[in-house]
Amino acid sequence: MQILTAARIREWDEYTIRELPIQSIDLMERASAACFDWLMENGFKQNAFTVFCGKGNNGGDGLAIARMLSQTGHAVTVYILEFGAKGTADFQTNLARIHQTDAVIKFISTVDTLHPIDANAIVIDALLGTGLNRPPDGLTSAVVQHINRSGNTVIAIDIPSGLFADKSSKDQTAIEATYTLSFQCYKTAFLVAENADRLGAIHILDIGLHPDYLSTITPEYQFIDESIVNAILQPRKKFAHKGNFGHAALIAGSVGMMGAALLSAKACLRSGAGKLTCFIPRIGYEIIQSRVPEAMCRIAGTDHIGAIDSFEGYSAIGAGPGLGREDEIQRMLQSLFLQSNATLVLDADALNVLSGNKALMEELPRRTVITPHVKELERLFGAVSGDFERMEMARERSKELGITIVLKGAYSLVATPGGMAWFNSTGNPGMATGGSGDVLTGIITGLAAQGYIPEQAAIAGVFLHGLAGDLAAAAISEQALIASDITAFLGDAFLQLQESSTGE
Ligand SMILES: NC(=O)C1=CN([C@@H]2O[C@H](COP(=O)(O)OP(=O)(O)OC[C@H]3O[C@@H](n4cnc5c(N)ncnc54)[C@H](O)[C@@H]3O)[C@@H](O)[C@H]2O)[C@@H](O)CC1
Ligand SMILES: Nc1ncnc2c1ncn2[C@@H]1O[C@H](COP(=O)(O)OP(=O)(O)O)[C@@H](O)[C@H]1O
Ligand SMILES: [K+]
Repeated sequence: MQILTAARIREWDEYTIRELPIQSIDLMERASAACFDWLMENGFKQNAFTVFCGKGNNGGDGLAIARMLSQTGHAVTVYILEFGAKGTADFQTNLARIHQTDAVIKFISTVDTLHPIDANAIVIDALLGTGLNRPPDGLTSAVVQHINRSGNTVIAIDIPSGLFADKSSKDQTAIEATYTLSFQCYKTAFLVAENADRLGAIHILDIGLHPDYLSTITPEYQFIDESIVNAILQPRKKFAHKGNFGHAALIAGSVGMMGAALLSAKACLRSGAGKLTCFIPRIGYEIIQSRVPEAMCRIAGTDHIGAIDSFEGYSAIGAGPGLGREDEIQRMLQSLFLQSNATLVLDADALNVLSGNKALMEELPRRTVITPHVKELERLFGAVSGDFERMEMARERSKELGITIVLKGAYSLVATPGGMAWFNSTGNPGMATGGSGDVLTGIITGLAAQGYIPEQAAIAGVFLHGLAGDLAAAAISEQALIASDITAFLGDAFLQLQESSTGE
């Protein structure tokens, strides 16, 4: 599934009209028919509808949908918001066409012409689409608020009116939809927490835009899906031995936080690493030796990690879970950056230590993956005004520092030094529970240890982590899910991936 900007979507639209070829009015008819079919197939067959239209092509879609509804016996009232302008050519064509149906058509030209919405009607929001070029104000804003206050089910066409497709719409008046029926692809606006209350359930409808267009562009954002992860993960060879799958190390745990080390260690092993050594303080020795017998242990420090004499011999080193922030840890990280050639995966306290010593950041090796959540990212790189700026910041810093940044959240974003940004498509709110991040550190470290380059390990890691979380939630509910369940379902996640690649 693609994630495109409003400008790219416009280009795709034009490409389709030129290359298919198809008239733009017929493309609008297809898009509207896809919405009409969705309504008929998803429980709205018996309803009356109130359709709000602007005078752009989004409004044109609204008029075409209203016509299809009226022609199939639905009671339809259409409100057209008067912007003063004539409306696009396709809007006008559809205005002429709807006059031949029984739909009631009314114009809204002042706030006084706003009438109460029939409580039983389903509201179709076709006021503004991806052509929004400024926040709604005046009458437009009043109509949006009027719809939001109605309490009716609202179905937004393409995008809730008032939302920008690819930049922040924070604090702006926008439709609060129950459903969003969007054309062909995701918009970045659908993937950020700040828009969560406006989008409702999102359904992407195929309107048959020309597939060849996609090979002519490099999209700014991509979704991580099964095919992308299957292209990364390699099968294990028949005569393989443990030396083929790398030696991972984890530097984790302190008094009261040995659980974080345990969670990372188990996830690392379950991700396929050949061997694992855990650097832990003495306090955690029995815990790790008895709970993860597959891992080797090296003691460094008493209550928390102290100096480590050698980082030699590891293909990937994960550091951070439950580490603490003592000065010795800062010195240990400094020597890790200077001495090790391994891929580094830094999380939690390793990031907090970095935030407290920005000079250390300059020494970050390029083969590093950092996995901050929203707060950790801001501590590292500074405060931002919202989700879009934060994503931009992750992309910029990734390019500048030459490292892979995993910005964790509902749709984790993997920003790579080459400028690409990947949204993860797996995961669920059940994973918002202590320790989930430690499991992710273990998975990415385990994959990197096997030789996957940092950005591949990060992309495959977030996907597997979310997929295992989804399988766990399906088995035991989101509520009951705890971090160790993600590791418990990693095996099923690998199996599901394998099945999807062999088409079984
Ligand atoms: N791209 C596609 O694949 C297709 C797109 N179609 C529809 O076309 C839409 C885009 O159409 P348009 O580009 O005409 O854009 P819109 O329908 O979003 O309307 C843009 C018009 O509204 C004005 N406007 C922008 N912001 C405003 C504001 N805050 N207050 C008042 N007026 C404002 C603009 O000046 C412009 O005249 C899509 O969202 C979709 O619904 C479909 O018809 C067919 C296929
Ligand atoms: N609502 C959600 N949907 C999908 N994934 C989520 C959600 N909430 C959290 N996660 C995932 O769970 C992990 C939480 O990591 P983190 O915040 O570091 O937790 P902790 O510090 O407790 O280990 C991240 O990988 C994140 O993407
Ligand atoms: K809309």
